[in-house]
Amino acid sequence: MPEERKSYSLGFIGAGNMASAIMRGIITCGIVHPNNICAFDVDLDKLNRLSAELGIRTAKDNCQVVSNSDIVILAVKPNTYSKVLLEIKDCLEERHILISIAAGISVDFIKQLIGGRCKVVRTMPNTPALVGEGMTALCTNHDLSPKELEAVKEILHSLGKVEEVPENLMDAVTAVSGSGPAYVAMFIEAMADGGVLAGLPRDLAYRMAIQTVIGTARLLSEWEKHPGEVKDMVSSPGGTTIEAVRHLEKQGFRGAVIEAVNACALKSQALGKTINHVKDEKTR
Ligand SMILES: NC(=O)C1=CN([C@@H]2O[C@H](COP(=O)(O)OP(=O)(O)OC[C@H]3O[C@@H](n4cnc5c(N)ncnc54)[C@H](O)[C@@H]3O)[C@@H](O)[C@H]2O)C=CC1
Ligand SMILES: O=C(O)[C@@H]1CCC=N1
Repeated sequence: MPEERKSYSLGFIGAGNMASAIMRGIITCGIVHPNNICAFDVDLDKLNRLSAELGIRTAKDNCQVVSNSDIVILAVKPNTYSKVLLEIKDCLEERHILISIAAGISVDFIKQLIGGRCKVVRTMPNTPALVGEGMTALCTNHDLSPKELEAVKEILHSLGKVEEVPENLMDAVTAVSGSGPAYVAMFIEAMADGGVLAGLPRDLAYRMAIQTVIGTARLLSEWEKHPGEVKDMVSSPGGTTIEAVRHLEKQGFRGAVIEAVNACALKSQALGKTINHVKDEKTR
């Protein structure tokens, strides 16, 4: 772990799957000491288990998370955002930076609910943050001073790679990298099932499928190869691979993935609209 640790304190509202992935990533990388991480979750058993495991501090409620922190990560489900934002609104001060990780929720929506009391950054992380291989998108946001932006980026970089994108791309980002680990895991599971069908023991099939995905991803990333080029490199004329490729094409593999990613982006868009609509109804 690096010797020098940052002095800012980090708060988590919600200690579920994504929050714990981010906490573990940050703690493993050593960028923030567990003593400087504070969290609250309505599921107290979950909160206390995580605190015991990671050594993070717990708060008695969401407002205490805010008062104990410089940077607050709002890690509840999108449909809980309004409730939590209204709850913490009066505890927020100008010094705070609120990081949203929710699918579909816009910066404007958050700012309206908290009456612009602090700075807001919209991000879309993903679960490989757990092992420092995350992909986080960060909305370009002119609210933050260069120093504040640097602090936020430093935290996100500790989870893996970071890309700055305009906010109108966040639904598409959610569909590719935010939700993507689920599709990749399904692909690995299916590939291993195929291996089992062909006679491999289950655990060996998983190890081989996983390493094949890791290796291919590294090859694409480090050699900056086009995916089609790698497919062509593997496909010997009249060989085994092209036979499999033929079947994948016949079963609509690429079309299915394209449609799935597009459906996910539309869902993220719709989620934002529904939540905005609910909020509009409430404030009428
Ligand atoms: N799971 C993932 O891979 C990713 C999730 N996200 C986003 O992260 C957010 C959280 O998603 P997950 O971690 O998957 O959900 P989750 O259900 O695992 O975690 C949400 C947590 O919020 C807690 N909670 C509910 N109401 C609360 C309240 N009023 N105050 C404090 N805590 C409360 C729940 O008890 C739960 O532990 C969502 O907005 C989602 O869009 C973003 C990227 C990837
Ligand atoms: O499924 C979801 O809604 C969240 C957003 C991105 C990944 N998981």
